[in-house]
Amino acid sequence: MRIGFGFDVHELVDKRNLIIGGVDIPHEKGLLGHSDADVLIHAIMDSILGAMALGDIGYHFPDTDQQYKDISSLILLEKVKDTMDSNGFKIGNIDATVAAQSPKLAPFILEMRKNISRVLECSLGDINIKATTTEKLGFVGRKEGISSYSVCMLKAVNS
Ligand SMILES: Nc1ccn([C@@H]2O[C@H](COP(=O)(O)O)[C@@H](O)[C@H]2O)c(=O)n1
Ligand SMILES: C[C@@]1(CO)OP(=O)(O)OP(=O)(O)OC[C@H]1O
Repeated sequence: MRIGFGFDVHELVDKRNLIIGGVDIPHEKGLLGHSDADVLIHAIMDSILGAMALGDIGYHFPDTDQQYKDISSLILLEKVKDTMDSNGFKIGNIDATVAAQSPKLAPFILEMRKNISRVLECSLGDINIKATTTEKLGFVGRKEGISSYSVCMLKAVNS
């Protein structure tokens, strides 16, 4: 078994869609990034890469590369899944938290879990997503950005 941790932050700005966990969430602002800035999927990918000691998403998908401009982070997650497969690992479980003062994310959590378990080819019960405000404190509390944290366990395929 291998453990990994991931963390990511993106700024909330006008004129961008708010994509979290592959779900397009109705909101007056969205997250800024080179990709679709899906802060949850980014933290999850970093936790998976971390568990394999394979660096981070900035190394694998550089923000200087135009092929990643506005790309869906679910496509990047598919690439991380391919890397897991070729290194002989599968998901044990993932537990992630999104810190957002608004909007309310609870209505979208099941769809996020379905998106992630579909791409990672694991069961819904292997993926847990939580949401929290930061009680109006800090940059998240001021609604300047959204952050995400993820831990994952990977299992060797032939263990
Ligand atoms: N963006 C968010 C933040 C929180 N939730 C849900 O509300 C619960 C209470 O949040 P606190 O920050 O006051 O602990 C939390 O456990 C989530 O279920 C949410 O849906 N969206
Ligand atoms: C995902 C990548 C892909 O180009 O772009 P961003 O959406 O800017 O995300 P970030 O978490 O800042 O870093 C990784 C990037 O390389």
